[in-house]
Amino acid sequence: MPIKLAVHGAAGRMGQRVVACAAADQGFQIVAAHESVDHPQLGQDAGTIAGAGELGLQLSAVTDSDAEVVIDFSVPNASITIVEHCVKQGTPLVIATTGFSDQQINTIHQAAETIPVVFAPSMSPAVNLVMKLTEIAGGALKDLPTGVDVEIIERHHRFKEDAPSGTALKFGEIVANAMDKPDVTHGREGRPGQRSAGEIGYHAVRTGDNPGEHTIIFGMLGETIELNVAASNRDCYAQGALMAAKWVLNKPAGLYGMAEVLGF
Ligand SMILES: NC(=O)C1=CN([C@@H]2O[C@H](COP(=O)(O)OP(=O)(O)OC[C@H]3O[C@@H](n4cnc5c(N)ncnc54)[C@H](OP(=O)(O)O)[C@@H]3O)[C@@H](O)[C@H]2O)C=CC1
Ligand SMILES: O=C(O)C1=N[C@H](C(=O)O)C[C@H](O)C1
Repeated sequence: MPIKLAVHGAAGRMGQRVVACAAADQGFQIVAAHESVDHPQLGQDAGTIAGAGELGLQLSAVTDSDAEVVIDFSVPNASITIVEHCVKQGTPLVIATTGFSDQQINTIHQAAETIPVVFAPSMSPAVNLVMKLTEIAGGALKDLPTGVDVEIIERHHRFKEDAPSGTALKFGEIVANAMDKPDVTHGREGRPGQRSAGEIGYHAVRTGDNPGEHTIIFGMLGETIELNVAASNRDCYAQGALMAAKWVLNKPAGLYGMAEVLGF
């Protein structure tokens, strides 16, 4: 039997790709496609909106459905609403939205005491593999006597609302833990003085329609390592989210990441 799936944020850039990829996957049946109560396309066919052909499923505000799992690509406040809905319904949830406040993250952690939740800033298998490589590189370079400077550059489309990206922040967390670098610098201007050893630099570039690129620079005296991972379209995230949805379905309550889904 196909898995009954609800997509939250279904008319957005990512929601449309999830709808299109799930519609093409016999392992899924999309039973709900949600947007905000005042979304201008409510009532229209979710498949048509996604350019995937008519599915006979109207875009709707969040309502009870027979979904077995929910995928969320929306905005933080709306994600919290769907988190609360899933807790009430006992429905497993994949949260791909980024840009949460600490308080909202606490709410997600609490929800995961009741339902299984996959929560990850990048659903891309390649990005999650590069996270592993970053951890290995950071651990290996940690004690280099001449020092290693880490800077993280992320590039995204002009429409992105949060910065740095959730993925860049996760890369930073990995480096901070692996290399004991507690300080953070966002860009530089004026005369900030020499770089300190304990800082991680973040640089958020916003141009055109870039679907997401991350570069982690390990700068040493005399040589440089750069780990780079770039999406050429959004389907790496959509397909990753569908993998997470299949994986989380029969898991016990708990908070999971993509590394667990992918077995990394
Ligand atoms: N983890 C991952 O792999 C990835 C994560 N992301 C993250 O996913 C999120 C969405 O990205 P993207 O699709 O590009 O953004 P979009 O703005 O295109 O999509 C977000 C959608 O959520 C909708 N929305 C807003 N309010 C509500 C609400 N109250 N209830 C339901 N839906 C609502 C928006 O509607 P409206 O247009 O009316 O505001 C919009 O359709 C971002 O946080 C992004 O960083 C993106 C790509 C990959
Ligand atoms: O908004 C996006 O587009 C993306 N957001 C995610 C993030 O903030 O890390 C993941 C991906 O890079 C695309």
